[in-house]
Amino acid sequence: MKVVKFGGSSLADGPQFEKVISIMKTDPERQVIITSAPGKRHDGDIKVTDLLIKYAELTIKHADTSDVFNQIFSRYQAIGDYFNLDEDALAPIWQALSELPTTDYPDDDYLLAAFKAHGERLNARLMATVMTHLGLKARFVDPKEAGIIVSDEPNNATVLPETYQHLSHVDVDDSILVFPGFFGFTPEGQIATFSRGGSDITGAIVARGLKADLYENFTDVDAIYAANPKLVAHPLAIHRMTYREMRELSYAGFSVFHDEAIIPAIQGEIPINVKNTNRPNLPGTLIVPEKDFKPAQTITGVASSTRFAALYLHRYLLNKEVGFTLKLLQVFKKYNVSYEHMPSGIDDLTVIFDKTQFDEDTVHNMCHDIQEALDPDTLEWIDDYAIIMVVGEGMRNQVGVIEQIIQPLAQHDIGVHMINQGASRISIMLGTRRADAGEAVKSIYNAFFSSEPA
Ligand SMILES: Nc1ncnc2c1ncn2[C@@H]1O[C@H](COP(=O)(O)OP(=O)(O)O)[C@@H](O)[C@H]1O
Ligand SMILES: N[C@@H](CC(=O)OP(=O)(O)O)C(=O)O
Repeated sequence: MKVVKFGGSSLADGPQFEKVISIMKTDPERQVIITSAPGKRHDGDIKVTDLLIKYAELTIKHADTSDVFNQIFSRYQAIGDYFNLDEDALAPIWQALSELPTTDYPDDDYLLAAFKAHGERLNARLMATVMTHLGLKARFVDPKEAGIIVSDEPNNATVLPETYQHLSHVDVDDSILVFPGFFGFTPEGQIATFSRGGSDITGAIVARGLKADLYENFTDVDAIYAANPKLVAHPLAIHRMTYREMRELSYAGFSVFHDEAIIPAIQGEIPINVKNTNRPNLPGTLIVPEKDFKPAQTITGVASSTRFAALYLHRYLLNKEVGFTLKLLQVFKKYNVSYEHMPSGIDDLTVIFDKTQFDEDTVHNMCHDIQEALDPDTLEWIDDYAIIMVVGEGMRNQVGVIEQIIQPLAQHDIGVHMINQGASRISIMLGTRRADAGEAVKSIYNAFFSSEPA
């Protein structure tokens, strides 16, 4: 049995719905579909999730929501019209959208989560309705009914383990089961969403819970490429890669697949096949356990992300001071921030953060507390920070890889602030200025792929 997730670009309008239904029909093993909310139909379009965020914000401000309400409803209506659904079929969508502002929520964060989740919830309902209208046996499955239970972090939830027990009781009969992606319910019964792009996570959870043989993830590119196609023209497609390669690359910028979605797939040992909705006969990229993989080349991919910031601390004899890092971590705890990496030297330490968790005041106050608690000679907050991640199972047993990475950067006059190699030795992380990130990816990509076969 296959669990099949379609991204927002694959469900953006009626013609895309038609392609998706045809993909589901061509393989009887495709028994479960996970839907995203309608995405962008063209450059400059707005995703329904972003419209719902606006709807939530206007509701919180008690401002007029009629324009945005109509924009959202018209996205679903256009899909219904494409399949000649009658008005009654769209009425539940209109009603659910209308009821969002008058429902009770514990606070505004939960309000936002519930609004956002309806992008996928209503799209899954619509998909089940369209499939039934076309004569297929299909059934909408709400995460509440299926028992997808998540932590009580309304807009950044993680799945709780009891979910898998609940999913094992879902009856996979001869109907196509249509699950909405992106959200679950807290133990208290509130809607909470995963982080943005999180429908991939639902797909992986459902694939693990239902013990699928394959998790197919359909998007708008032919494969996962060795570099982001927006940075490198015509990059090579990756035919096969490991879970941990994918996790590192998606963490560092390959937005095509959510990094947290790898974890349920690893736990259930379910291979993932990323494919193109617009060219479904192409093989796409297969993501597999390490035991099923033999590296054919040194690196598999190179990614970059600009969502980071760094804190640089310098003080002589840091290496001799007991408790320095402990004091630092206590300040982080006080401000409820997590850190990503902490490379250090004898007299200095850099801490790299995901900066999406900060506002300006937190940065200011936290740095002030660190200065007081640790009295460093230098304390510098580096907002202009990007991470470049070079990843490949093939790097493990090779010497000279670092030189091959650094040389093209030096040739392009790109300064490297930090180098960090994970213990698994399948990735090397570099810190650069944000403006250099794109050029760094291009030059590393060219150094490895212009001479190596795909
Ligand atoms: N290395 C990569 N390979 C393929 N696509 C990538 C890569 N890095 C970033 N992307 C981007 O990811 C996009 C697909 O992800 P996303 O927009 O989340 O799709 P969906 O709407 O299907 O969820 C592609 O259109 C591409 O621009
Ligand atoms: N619709 C949600 C979740 C998601 O996964 O979307 P997409 O499949 O379009 O990346 C978002 O925009 O974040």
